[in-house]
Amino acid sequence: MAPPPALLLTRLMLRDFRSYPALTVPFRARIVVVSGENGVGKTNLLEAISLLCPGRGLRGARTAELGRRDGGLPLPWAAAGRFESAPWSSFDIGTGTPEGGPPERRVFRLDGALTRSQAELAERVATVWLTPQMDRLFQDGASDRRRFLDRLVWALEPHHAREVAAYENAMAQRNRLLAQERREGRVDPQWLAALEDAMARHGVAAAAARRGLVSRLNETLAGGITGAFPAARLDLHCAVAAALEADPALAVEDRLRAAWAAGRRQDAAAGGAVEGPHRADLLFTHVPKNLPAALCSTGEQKALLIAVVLAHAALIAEARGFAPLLLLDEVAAHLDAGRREALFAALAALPAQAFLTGTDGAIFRPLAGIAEAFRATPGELVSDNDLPVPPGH
Ligand SMILES: Nc1ncnc2c1ncn2[C@@H]1O[C@H](COP(=O)(O)OP(=O)(O)OP(=O)(O)O)[C@@H](O)[C@H]1O
Repeated sequence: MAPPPALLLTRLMLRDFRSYPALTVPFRARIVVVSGENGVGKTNLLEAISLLCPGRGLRGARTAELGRRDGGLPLPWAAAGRFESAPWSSFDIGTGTPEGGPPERRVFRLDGALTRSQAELAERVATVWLTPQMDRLFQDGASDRRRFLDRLVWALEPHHAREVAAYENAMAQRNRLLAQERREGRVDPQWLAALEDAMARHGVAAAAARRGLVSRLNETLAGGITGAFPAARLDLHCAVAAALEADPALAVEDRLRAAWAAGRRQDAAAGGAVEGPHRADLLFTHVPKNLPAALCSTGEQKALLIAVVLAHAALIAEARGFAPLLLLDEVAAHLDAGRREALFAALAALPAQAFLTGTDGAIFRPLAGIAEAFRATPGELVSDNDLPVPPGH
């Protein structure tokens, strides 16, 4: 089967976005390297690209934080990209805060026309990213890994966010009712049962989606997507997901309802539901060493994360019919020369367009002839001749 075409960002325009007063930059290659000192705006650039797709962007920042501050309040900002998903099809996506509108409101334009349909945009553009903030994933608590997993699921199944939110909302209401029952002696048991019913339906749907994605990621990882990277394996630790291996969803929902109904006193004493999909954790294993990621070195952990992100990009490409943009912030710095070479080889082989940043431009030299290079200086991006610009793709 032919690989899916890459989504290509061929031009980016920014106005008053974070550290950029005004920027217009064409991209002519499938691998783009941006180097520069700390604080010159490399991550800001990747963040702007991530915001051209629906969602909160690579830093999860609030819209009002994104406008450039020039000694006062944040200015209205805009980001726009020209994309090609095939040589004959190009389109423009713009986003930002409307002039004179509230600073927390973000709008999207598709080919110049305002659009409210995030689904319409999601059919055309997608990004996956890896940032230094994600390095803490293996040390942080299970809730961060759950959020990481949910973001990956959401990219493939947009309704997943609603299932997780509905589950958490019902659980929070049940927790409040149980606390009230403990204080006052009695609350309406039917109300509790209705909340437990909602928790069971949405919780099982969320656990099933998480389980489905973990198994598809593992298949892709086992298929050798990551070339010379250490093979990674993911394990979802979740009793509900495990129960779904053996029984149909309706039977698992019934058991959960019964368990929560029987466990109200225990949950009230614990301050919340002791069991449920909200306790799920995602564990990463370094397969050649058979070691949990938390015990691996920083560089090994980085390589595991890269492997998972590339596998995720491959799944998105399969589902959507185009390969998403890869935004890789400071990923090469932690890798030794061998793993860096493996990363560059994997990127050269993938159909996706990749944007790589780093403080040391020299580490990207092996990409000469393949990548287009830029140097970031405050508010600007200049072509960097150290890496020869490749001929147009
Ligand atoms: N809303 C804003 N208005 C003006 N400047 C901003 C705003 N938000 C961030 N900045 C500036 O952007 C710069 C940070 O940019 P960025 O995080 O992209 O740096 P970087 O090049 O990735 O650095 P590092 O190598 O340290 O990761 C900082 O100097 C910060 O002051």
